[in-house]
Amino acid sequence: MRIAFAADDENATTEAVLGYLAEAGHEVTRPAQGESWPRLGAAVGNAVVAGDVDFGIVMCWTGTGTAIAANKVPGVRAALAWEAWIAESARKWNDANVLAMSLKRLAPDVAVEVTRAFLAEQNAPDPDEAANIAQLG
Ligand SMILES: O=C(CO)[C@H](O)[C@H](O)COP(=O)(O)O
Repeated sequence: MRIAFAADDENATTEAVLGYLAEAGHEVTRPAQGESWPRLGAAVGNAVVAGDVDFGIVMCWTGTGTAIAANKVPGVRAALAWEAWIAESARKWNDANVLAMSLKRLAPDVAVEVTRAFLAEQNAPDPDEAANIAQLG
């Protein structure tokens, strides 16, 4: 898959996620690299909505700021996830197109597990949720 990834800091958790994405064969782009968390979130959101990538992944200390920034872009459904079930449910029931994670509070292996769950094909959106998703505008 094509993934837009952004993080406003680097540590073992961001490295683990990037390493997993590379190992899994995903094509990763890093829009607005080095910019502030609001700009990173917006850049990833814009890449998703433009169709330049299939999904976005944003990380900041909390995950919240980049999630808010991404969700300001119309058409973005960014989900802050801290465990695999939250991530897979975000895809199934919310048709989330951006995954947000805390780079400070998720251990590297947990962040990788969350990322794997979010991108897993079997966690594709539930058609029964289409009407609810449409109400998001
Ligand atoms: O978690 C975040 C936003 O939600 C940021 O990563 C945190 O606030 C640090 O940002 P900065 O270094 O720009 O002050």
